[in-house]
Amino acid sequence: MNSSSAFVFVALVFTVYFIRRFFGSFSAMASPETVQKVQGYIKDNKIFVASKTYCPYCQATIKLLFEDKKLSEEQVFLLQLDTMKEGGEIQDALQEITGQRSVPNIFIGGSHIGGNSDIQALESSGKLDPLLKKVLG
Ligand SMILES: N[C@@H](CCC(=O)N[C@@H](CS)C(=O)NCC(=O)O)C(=O)O
Repeated sequence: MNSSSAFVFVALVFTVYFIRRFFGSFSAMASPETVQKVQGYIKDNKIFVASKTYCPYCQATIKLLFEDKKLSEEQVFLLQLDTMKEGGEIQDALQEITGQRSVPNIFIGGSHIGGNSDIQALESSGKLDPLLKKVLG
């Protein structure tokens, strides 16, 4: 490889790197309106769960809250992001707000709990019931 083709190769690698960086971060950015809307979901609902219908971790969280804890749809605001046109943007907003992109993304009493493993850990340690009682009364 002579020096000019080496230069072209390096320039190409940098161009691809910057295009990927720019479009990668651009696609993961939610609009300020969506971020505000999601902050409203967190603040205005005692329990908010962002889920996807096909996700087994989400199903485990849903079972825990609705079947084991016998909570109702009035008590848990559940969004199935994969069934919503704006689901991707809501997921981007959740990532911006919490640093967590995966679902389920769970909030109780306006506080970020985390994912399914986090809520199951609260249950195993006996901390979930008092938290639900405090938030739901
Ligand atoms: N450790 C996480 C695992 C959650 C997880 O891996 N969720 C998958 C869906 S089943 C996910 O969010 N994948 C990325 C996506 O759907 O954008 C938890 O316990 O919640």
